[in-house]
Amino acid sequence: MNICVIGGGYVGLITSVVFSKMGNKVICVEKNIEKIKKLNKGIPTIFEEGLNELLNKSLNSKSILFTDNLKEGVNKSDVIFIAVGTPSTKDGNVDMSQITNVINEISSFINEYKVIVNKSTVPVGSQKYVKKLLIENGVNPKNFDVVSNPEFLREGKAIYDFLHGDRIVIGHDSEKAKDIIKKLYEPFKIVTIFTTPETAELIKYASNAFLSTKISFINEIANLCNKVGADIDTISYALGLDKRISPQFLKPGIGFGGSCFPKDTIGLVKIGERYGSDFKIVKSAIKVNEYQRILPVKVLLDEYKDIKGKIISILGLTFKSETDDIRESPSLYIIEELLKKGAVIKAYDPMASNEIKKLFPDIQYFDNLYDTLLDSSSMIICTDWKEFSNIDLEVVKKKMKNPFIIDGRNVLDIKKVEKNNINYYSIGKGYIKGC
Ligand SMILES: NC(=O)c1ccc[n+]([C@@H]2O[C@H](COP(=O)([O-])OP(=O)(O)OC[C@H]3O[C@@H](n4cnc5c(N)ncnc54)[C@H](O)[C@@H]3O)[C@@H](O)[C@H]2O)c1
Ligand SMILES: O=c1ccn([C@@H]2O[C@H](COP(=O)(O)OP(=O)(O)O[C@H]3O[C@H](CO)[C@@H](O)[C@H](O)[C@H]3O)[C@@H](O)[C@H]2O)c(=O)[nH]1
Repeated sequence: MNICVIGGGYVGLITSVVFSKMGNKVICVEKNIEKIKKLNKGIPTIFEEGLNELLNKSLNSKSILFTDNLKEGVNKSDVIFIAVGTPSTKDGNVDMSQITNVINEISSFINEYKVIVNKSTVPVGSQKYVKKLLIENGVNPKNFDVVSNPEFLREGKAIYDFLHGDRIVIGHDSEKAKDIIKKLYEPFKIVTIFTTPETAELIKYASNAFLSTKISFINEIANLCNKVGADIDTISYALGLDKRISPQFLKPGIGFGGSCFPKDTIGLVKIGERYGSDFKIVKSAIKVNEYQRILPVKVLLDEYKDIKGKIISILGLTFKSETDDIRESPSLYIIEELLKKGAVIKAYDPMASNEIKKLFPDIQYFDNLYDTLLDSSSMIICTDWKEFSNIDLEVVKKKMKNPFIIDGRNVLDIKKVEKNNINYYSIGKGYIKGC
């Protein structure tokens, strides 16, 4: 099939390379010229397992092209995927401006039948909104159908998830469009749910809000564990053995970040408000997360009372491991709070892009874990990078002044911490008062 993907970010790029791998001809239209240049040269613009190989394979077989030529993309394609950003507005609503711009831009190019697919995460009613906009722009209703096909991939596992997802969701109001999209996804052999556009749109928000709630729930249990001497890992394991609960997303820590959970939880609350539905549980999950992501600062204040001038090492800047994405990363909130309180920050991440330097130009960045720690009184582990779980605590003791470790992702082996007699705070695995 001939496919156009508009937007070459995390979702658009992965959608493009995977559909090309599955034997389709793909034109990915991106407005960022730098991204297009890199991608056409086979240089991945994001860090994602398997992307380099897949991108270059697709380029070599000439089954993929990156361009800013929207007209070419639309004219040469039967199916047009929209994968542009839908960030939050200041008040938490979903900013639909990128979607609106795309529809306005493609309207004059639609002169024969196309299936337009919303892959971006968009509020209930967006399929109808897109249809209305196309008609208002003078597009003949016979020349298009609009389908809702939300994406469930995780960053870091994006290609795997796209190829082996738990389900594919197709919201449609046309049998013709349904048959085309069904044919496109058939080779994936994944359970596919065909439903109304409204249901499809809501499945995406319900899914992200549920997972976020699960994380906030386990974080509240973990915070209690530290107070009563219970062990969160054993609790998560025991909960997860109950098939009705499942073991996934019961890992405690300093809260959820990333480009999706924070914006989609508040997005659902705002969508609910529009229809008179008060999402009390999701609101609480957000509130718990706001507390949890700066919990390390509270712990430091309890320990030192005043942290003005204290040197604090932040380990991990991305919102989770195996990605270079820093969007809504808890570490950003921690750094902001610590700076307000006058702490001196040293930061290290094996992968985070230069983006963070733009946000905090005045803190020190290191390209080596142990150099970062020199003369710090405390380190906060913010990301579950493997490198951090393998840290040599004997070296840590030599580099730091009376080290206090806050393990925001519970990556360290408690036995090793105890053996080294280090002050240590975990999320639900105990508060060890070392030397
Ligand atoms: N990142 C994820 O893990 C993930 C997973 C599932 C769903 N989603 C959803 O998918 C959507 C995209 O997310 P993302 O993370 O890929 O965003 P992103 O910011 O990484 O990428 C969006 C891309 O679209 C491009 N773009 C914007 N307007 C354009 C236009 N008019 N023409 C051409 N290109 C244009 C931007 O330059 C950017 O490269 C969002 O709605 C998001 O909520 C994201
Ligand atoms: O048990 C857990 C699992 C995750 N997290 C945190 O939750 C955040 C999100 O993690 P994850 O879901 O792995 O990352 P994303 O790539 O943001 O993926 C989520 O958001 C995407 C965008 O909507 C969806 O497509 C995916 O299905 C959904 O998992 C990260 O900060 C994690 O550290 C925890 O704290 N505990």
